[in-house]
Amino acid sequence: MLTVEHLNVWFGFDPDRVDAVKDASFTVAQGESFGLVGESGSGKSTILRAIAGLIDTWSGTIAVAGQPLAARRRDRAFYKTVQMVFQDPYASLHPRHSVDAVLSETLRLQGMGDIDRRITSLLSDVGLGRGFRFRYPHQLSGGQRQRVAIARALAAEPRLLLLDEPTSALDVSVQAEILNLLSDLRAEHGLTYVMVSHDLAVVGHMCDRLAVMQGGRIVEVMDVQALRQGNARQDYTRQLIAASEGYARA
Ligand SMILES: Nc1ncnc2c1ncn2[C@@H]1O[C@H](COP(=O)(O)OP(=O)(O)OP(=O)(O)O)[C@@H](O)[C@H]1O
Repeated sequence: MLTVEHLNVWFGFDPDRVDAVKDASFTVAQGESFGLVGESGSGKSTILRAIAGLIDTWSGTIAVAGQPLAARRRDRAFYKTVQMVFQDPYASLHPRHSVDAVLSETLRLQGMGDIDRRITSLLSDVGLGRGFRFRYPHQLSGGQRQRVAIARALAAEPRLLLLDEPTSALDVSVQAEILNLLSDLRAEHGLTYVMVSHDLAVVGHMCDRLAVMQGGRIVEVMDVQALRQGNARQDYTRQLIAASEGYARA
């Protein structure tokens, strides 16, 4: 579903150039959930943003469903296949657009008909009743806003969802609800996920395989079984696992 080969992503020009991603390669199979983990600044979000067409300065190959992507911005057909959910639902929803406006605009942009029925079904998919349709972001909790952001991503009926820390801006009490919703949606809609998280427990729960990043490089690709058993090949991954266990115990 997704192939990334020798991906380099940079920002700025010499002498201030930042090489945020260096020679990253991984593949994600149809229906798989793939995690990107690593400490802050390791390049996780930059990989997602490059795939989503939000960054132009990259080299290497990114192919979605067998189609290599050009460096420039993506077309509408691309966003029918690939959608992104951002970390912060407060920032990603326009404060003066109702849920209805957000969803109907997205559906129209995608050339979808039957908008009324689709909005009802999208709201039900993300566990929001019809009563939420005409609410504005300030009338929603953080978790409800993220549900709206997920509904907006699903409106295009994508096959690949790019999830950038989708629960880290939320209260701990609602994080699990949103993660469970995402797991259910993947199963129901046969979606493929690439999910960035700094939280190994979240990736352990949500993903089949993961790539560990350090300083812009992928240092290890492993399956989640190996993560759970602490079976890492690289020292850096072992340190990351030990640090997250220390954190979980604290
Ligand atoms: N728009 C930008 N301009 C310049 N540098 C950037 C930009 N975006 C990211 N960077 C740099 O690229 C590197 C990777 O950042 P990135 O956000 O991908 O890391 P991350 O692993 O997702 O970290 P975090 O978990 O903190 O978001 C960092 O050094 C960051 O400062």
